[in-house]
Amino acid sequence: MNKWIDISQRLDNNITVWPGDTPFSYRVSWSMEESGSCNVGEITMSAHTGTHIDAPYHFDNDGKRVIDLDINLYIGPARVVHLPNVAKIGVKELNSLDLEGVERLLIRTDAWSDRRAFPSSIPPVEPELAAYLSERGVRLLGLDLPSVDELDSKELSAHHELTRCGIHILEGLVLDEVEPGDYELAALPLPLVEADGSPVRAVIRKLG
Ligand SMILES: Nc1ccccc1C(=O)C[C@H](N)C(=O)O
Ligand SMILES: [Zn+2]
Ligand SMILES: [Zn+2]
Repeated sequence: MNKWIDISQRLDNNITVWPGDTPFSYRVSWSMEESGSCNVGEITMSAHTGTHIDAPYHFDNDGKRVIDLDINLYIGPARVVHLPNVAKIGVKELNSLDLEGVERLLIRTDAWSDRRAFPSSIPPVEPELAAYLSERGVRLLGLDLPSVDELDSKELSAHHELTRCGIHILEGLVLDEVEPGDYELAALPLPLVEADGSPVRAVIRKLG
């Protein structure tokens, strides 16, 4: 049996966050000495830090919250494809690949090369790609980028169009060492009742 590979960003107090968003912090708020029995930690973070999923409520006030999302989306077979040096992620970039029957598609772009800094620009997903992917059966799209839209986008057209086509979003993956191919994926969100997003521990294992 192949080993599970971690494709998540490590959550430490230096992790890069979206400009202006809540910094990540973990601290022991109740120490062994104070409590008399154990260290008790406190985590403060944005729901969109590191490797995470977006719930539609993130960009639509009437959209689904994390708890409403089907967990079956986030666990199961996944295809990893490599698109290095692309300016955008559209039908043209993907049409040489056979994606028929792929339910979970993970795209390695390598475009966020220095994860210690927030990227200045990223290849955005073209909204037209959403219908193309959904026709082939894709229901989850994961990327090694902090967003599926241009970083300064206010419309978030790719987020909206993916959601309209029934495709869920996984962002901030670490795919630097991952070869294209077929894997099993597990990237389950926490059972956050109200949240617009959730950190995930994303792992993959080569099939076969
Ligand atoms: N944290 C933010 C703060 C302000 C504005 C956008 C974001 C985002 O996170 C957007 C990104 N597309 C995301 O879903 O992670
Ligand atoms: Zn997000
Ligand atoms: Zn997003």
